[in-house]
Amino acid sequence: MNTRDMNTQKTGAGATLDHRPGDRRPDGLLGPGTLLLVVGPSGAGKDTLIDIARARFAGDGRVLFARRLVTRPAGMDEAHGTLNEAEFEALRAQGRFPLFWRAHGLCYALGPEVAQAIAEGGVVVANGSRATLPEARARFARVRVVEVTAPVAVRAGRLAARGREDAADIEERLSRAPEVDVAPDLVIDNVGTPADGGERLGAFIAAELAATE
Ligand SMILES: Nc1ncnc2c1ncn2[C@@H]1O[C@H](COP(=O)(O)OP(=O)(O)OP(=O)(O)O)[C@@H](O)[C@H]1O
Ligand SMILES: O=P(O)(O)OC[C@H]1O[C@H](OP(=O)(O)O)[C@H](O)[C@@H]1O
Repeated sequence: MNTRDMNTQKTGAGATLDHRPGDRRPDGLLGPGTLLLVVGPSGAGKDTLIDIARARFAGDGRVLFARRLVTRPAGMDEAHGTLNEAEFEALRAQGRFPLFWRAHGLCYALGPEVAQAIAEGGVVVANGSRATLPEARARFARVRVVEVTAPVAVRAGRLAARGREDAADIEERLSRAPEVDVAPDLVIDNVGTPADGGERLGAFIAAELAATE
């Protein structure tokens, strides 16, 4: 299976059971492909920019836009696989997740298809957690970090308009600030149009493809 096929693959909890994480290199790291993590505070616009970049690389089998597994019902504004906490814990204990984290009272994971795409030399783009960057580098051979930012007042307005969380949850999201422990490879101050930010992310992905071919 190439990474384009995996782009459309269903990655709900049941579907992951047939797959094993990709082969590890002698150094124990998942490679040789790139894990490109898009991180930054809630409301900065990570998913928005990822969606724009996804459209640019539609049909490009070298790029997989990871569909996260989250213990949150799938909403209208973000496609992810949904599973409950017991399912999450069972899969985690079986070692099915190449990367997982907890935040906002939720559990998040990347599924085995991510490890497979990396093993095939692909570039995997994923919305990740700032807090999980050290773990990502401990597991993956090549990690690139794109940090998306926006002023807190802008983020507050966006989260309120998005309407996915209530006021208390939004407050928690606005105040959450885990450290980004390395200098990001790219910072996108997402205060222009979504198209502008999406173009910058897309250009970074294209450069990563060129660098790894
Ligand atoms: N450049 C922009 N200009 C105006 N609105 C934007 C821009 N980028 C994103 N938005 C809007 O801001 C809201 C939050 O964006 P998005 O969901 O992409 O953020 P996020 O960083 O993924 O947040 P979270 O971590 O909470 O999922 C969305 O409703 C989106 O439409
Ligand atoms: O604050 P940190 O640890 O960087 O990020 C925590 C997690 O929360 C957000 O996801 P979502 O808004 O719940 O989809 C981020 O995308 C990340 O996965």
